[in-house]
Amino acid sequence: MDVTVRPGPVVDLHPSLLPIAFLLGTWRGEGVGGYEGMDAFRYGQEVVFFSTGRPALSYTSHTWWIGEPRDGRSEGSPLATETGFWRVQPGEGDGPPTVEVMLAHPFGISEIYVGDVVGTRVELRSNVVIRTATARRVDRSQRLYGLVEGDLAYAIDMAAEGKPLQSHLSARLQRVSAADRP
Ligand code: HEM
Repeated sequence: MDVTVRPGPVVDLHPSLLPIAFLLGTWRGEGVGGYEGMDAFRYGQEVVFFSTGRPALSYTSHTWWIGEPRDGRSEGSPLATETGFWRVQPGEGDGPPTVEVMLAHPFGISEIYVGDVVGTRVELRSNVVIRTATARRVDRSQRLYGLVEGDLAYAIDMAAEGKPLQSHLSARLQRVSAADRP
């Protein structure tokens, strides 16, 4: 079969995304997780931020178990994935730009965050969660992302299963590719 490969779209970074251009690329590293009543665990993660030329960065995250086997999981067993879009709006007055993040999770939950970007730090404080009747009860989360010595570091707190807002995850990822498309 003959296949004609036509040129793809021109992919420039939309200028509105300049405040979060430091996120672009593929990042890989390790994190630690835990929660009230849960033993701490370690995980590996790959995160990709890429431009489609439209005014939102596309985002994907994959994680996997690392360390001693537990609860049927061993090194490399798949853990959570999430996917979404990050966009930027001008801040009010002299305020910092606003970041809006839409995320979908494969376990019956979608969420939207709104926050600020200050330099190379994104603080996602305001969040709404919607969930199906069968999803675990997650009420609220907040996230902080930032560059630390060239690495992408983040911390995620959540209020779930009736428990107060507390740390669930934190990680430090190294940039493995600067490409703005995977
Ligand atoms: C880096 C991504 C993530 C990893 C590696 C991860 C990993 C884990 C692990 C290993 C557990 C232990 C229980 C189980 O095996 O299911 C867990 C529990 C849980 N996770 Fe995550 N998770 C991630 C992201 C998230 C996100 C984004 C949410 C919410 C939107 C979430 C909500 C929960 C909830 C509600 C529990 C149960 C807590 C409880 O029973 O008290 N997780 N997670």
